[in-house]
Amino acid sequence: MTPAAHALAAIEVLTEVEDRRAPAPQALKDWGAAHRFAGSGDRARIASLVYDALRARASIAWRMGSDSPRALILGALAFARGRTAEEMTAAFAASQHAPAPPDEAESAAIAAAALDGAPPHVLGDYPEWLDAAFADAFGDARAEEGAALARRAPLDLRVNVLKGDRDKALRALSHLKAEPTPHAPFGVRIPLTDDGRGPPVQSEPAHLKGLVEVQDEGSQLAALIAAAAPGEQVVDLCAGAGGKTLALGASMGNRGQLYAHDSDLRRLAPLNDRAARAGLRNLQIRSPRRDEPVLADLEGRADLVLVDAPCTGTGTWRRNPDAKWRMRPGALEIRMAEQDAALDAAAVLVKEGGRLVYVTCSLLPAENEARIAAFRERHPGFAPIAAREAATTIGAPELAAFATTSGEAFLFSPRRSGTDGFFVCALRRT
Ligand SMILES: C[S@@+](CC[C@H](N)C(=O)[O-])C[C@H]1O[C@@H](n2cnc3c(N)ncnc32)[C@H](O)[C@@H]1O
Repeated sequence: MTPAAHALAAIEVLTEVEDRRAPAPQALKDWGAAHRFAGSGDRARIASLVYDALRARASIAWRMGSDSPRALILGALAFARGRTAEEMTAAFAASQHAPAPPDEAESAAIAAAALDGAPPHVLGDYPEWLDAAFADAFGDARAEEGAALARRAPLDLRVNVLKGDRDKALRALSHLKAEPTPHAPFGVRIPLTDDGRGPPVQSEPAHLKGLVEVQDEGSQLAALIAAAAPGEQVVDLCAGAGGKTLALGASMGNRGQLYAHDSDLRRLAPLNDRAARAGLRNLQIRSPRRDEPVLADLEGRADLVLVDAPCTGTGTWRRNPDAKWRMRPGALEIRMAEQDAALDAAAVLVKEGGRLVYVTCSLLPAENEARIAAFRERHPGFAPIAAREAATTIGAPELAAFATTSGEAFLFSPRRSGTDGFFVCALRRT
């Protein structure tokens, strides 16, 4: 398929997303099933263009004066990829399957690229109804934070120190131009192609042998701040597929006991295989069983409980731009109640002097500081560990630069740290 045919296909997919409210991954899958001639490379290019359009949906629509799927895709080609209207006209004319070339008004909009007078939610490409929450979190910097969240995410890997060090991983992945990440000590970053695609790292021998795992640098930092130590009793309460479980296990060096739990059995399913590949030998998976308190024997015994809470995922919009336009206020209320419940379930497991570490991949204060404040009212025996102290404990005092204004938690974000957005608050049970 030609680049022009990719643009035409991207308009078709986006029409499904915009007009029929289909989730983008489903619309892309359906398009692929209906167009069997398209290879995996073509499908990846079409997906990349659809996601570029969704990431910057509001600012593209403002500049183009339209939010039609066609305007959004032409705008993504222009503003995310730097194509001029003339280049598009030439490329579209040379292809049998192509959108109509930009007309006079579209060409003028592309050339002007004007964002004059646009409000913060347009400049920052986030839903207007979240403006107050963004203002609360970032004040005058909210448009810049939003704009950073609207850029493409890098491809980050975590080196599994149970299998080797970062130098070994960098050598194993040198053909992919792997570089160390700026903040996490075991992070490796792989550059993307110009159209935003990453190489299939999961097929690399280094991945198959468990030397590296795909994990955003912000998620690596969250697990690092939890400071799981060899010999400890550690519970990963909301383990999901185990991204952070594996990182906690690596810091424990296979000494002590690590328990992984999740209220949703299906989410835990990949963890066994991932742990085996990672060489993790001190992991017990405590699957949920209807009406059975599967963690009861751990009450008051854990040195550390990690609550990687369910959240709106606003911090991961770079990877999931569809989600930001789908999010509704009701979803936030539901997540907040789940966060409170998970925190309460965690509190009973922590032993005296032990730690509870609360993590979300959200940037909204309602899911972060406000949940911690409400938790402390319900559980006055827990007090935050200052970010400066937490950073020093893990031998990374420079991470204190990402402390929240109160100094009682960390906030990472694409603009602040070049990572996905993560809130991390460590508390000690006194
Ligand atoms: C952000 S995801 C976890 C991601 C995972 N820790 C990782 O790093 O890959 C949140 C998880 O919390 C689980 N969850 C929600 N409420 C829970 C609760 N009260 N107890 C345990 N798990 C819960 C959800 O099923 C979901 O898998």
